[in-house]
Amino acid sequence: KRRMAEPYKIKAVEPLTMLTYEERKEALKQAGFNTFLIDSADVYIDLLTDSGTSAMSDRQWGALMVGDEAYAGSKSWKKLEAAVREIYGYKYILPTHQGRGAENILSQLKIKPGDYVPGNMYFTTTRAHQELNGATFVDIIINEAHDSSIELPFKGNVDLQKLSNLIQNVGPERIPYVCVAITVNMAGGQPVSMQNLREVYELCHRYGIDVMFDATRCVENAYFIKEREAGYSNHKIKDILKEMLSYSDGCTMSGKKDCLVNIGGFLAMNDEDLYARSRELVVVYEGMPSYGGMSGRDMEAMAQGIYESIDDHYISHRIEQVRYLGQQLIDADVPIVRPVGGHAVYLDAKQFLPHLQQEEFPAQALAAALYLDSGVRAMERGIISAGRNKETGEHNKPRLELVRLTIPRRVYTNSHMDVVADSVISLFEKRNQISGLRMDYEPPTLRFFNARFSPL
Ligand SMILES: CC1=C(O)/C(=C\N=C(/Cc2ccc(O)c(F)c2)C(=O)O)C(COP(=O)(O)O)=CN1
Repeated sequence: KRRMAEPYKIKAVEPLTMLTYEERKEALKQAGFNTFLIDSADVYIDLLTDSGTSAMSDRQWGALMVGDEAYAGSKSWKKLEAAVREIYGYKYILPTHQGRGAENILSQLKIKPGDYVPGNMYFTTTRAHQELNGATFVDIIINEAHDSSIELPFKGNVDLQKLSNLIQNVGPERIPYVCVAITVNMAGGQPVSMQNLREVYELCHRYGIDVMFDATRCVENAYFIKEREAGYSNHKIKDILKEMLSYSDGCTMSGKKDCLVNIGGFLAMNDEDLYARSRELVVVYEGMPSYGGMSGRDMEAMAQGIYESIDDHYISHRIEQVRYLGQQLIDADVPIVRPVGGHAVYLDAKQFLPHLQQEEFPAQALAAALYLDSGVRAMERGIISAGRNKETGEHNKPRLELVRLTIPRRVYTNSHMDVVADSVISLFEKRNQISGLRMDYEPPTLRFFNARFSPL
């Protein structure tokens, strides 16, 4: 099999800064050992997130010049609406500034206090909006998703028995919708199979319950179906995506991931009444239904990004690059979430640092150690991100204590992946020198963004 290169060449570059070890040590101290608080200028390879960090194409940059900044009825909105209709297949689209803008509106429209919203593993902003509107999130992902070492092709799948039990226990009228994330971020970027999507949709519709996708990384999910599910190997990504989304009544979308833009999102739906009500709410939170918190040029860039995101060469390279990094760590016996996810390689900090208790924040400590070692910035996705139980006030203690190495789209080359792998492997070899952290400042909500730590 011939080796493949990036399906693009570089037209503009952003010079990177390379701090010394001492400078990184000082930067980390100033940031309270929290990678969210490190200045971008002090980061060498930024793997904090794939959200809003992708590179735009020359076609997208060119589209900015024809952005229609009309307050109402923008031509750019018409283009974005047409792109979403064509590629995602939903009838009605409401623009929002980013994913949580859509989550806010959907949750306010669909949830009443005392409701239950089942989903395949939690996500921080998604659960926050559900709880803000009085719902209880119920995890209905398959058990294997909580075990980093189990290799399954579709670890993001919904456990239909858990869903069915919840429907029996609380009744369908207490379930405003089921939220299916495709792929599942907190499980390690794990996909959901087409068969599972179909079965969830059929089960829910037997009880009149809507299915709303979190479609943030749905193109990556389509690639895994093409690669791993019988009968799809010679389907085009565009067709697999359309079939996936046909098993939902709508979706929230953060355009900052698969749509290849730095800002943008939407709420899509097939129900006209929900759309009419969402148009009233969007003016309160996002702006007119014809721009939803985006400028005309942002909408042009997102429309073009949607078409580029389903290019088979693009998505194949994107997934293979993440796998290229993951495979180097697997070959060095570094514990990571298996199989390698769509947008990130997740280090299993519990297995990486077995000498640390979870209350010593292993994932936070490992992310800090990685930055100190090489200037690579990663994100804690463990006990700190999980926050505190709203009833007991105790730390939520997730089984997965992970450090996410998140790969932006079309930004880094495989040489950067090699540098990251070398740094992680070097840390692994001296892992028993990595000490735990204490939390010196704990914000009341979504604490991981601003918490501050110091070494134990
Ligand atoms: C599956 C899903 C997301 O991944 C997602 C965002 N993701 C981010 C940014 C982020 C969000 C919350 C954090 O605790 C976090 F530390 C990082 C990320 O890095 O992964 C949103 C929300 O979309 P918005 O960011 O466009 O509003 C909805 N659904």
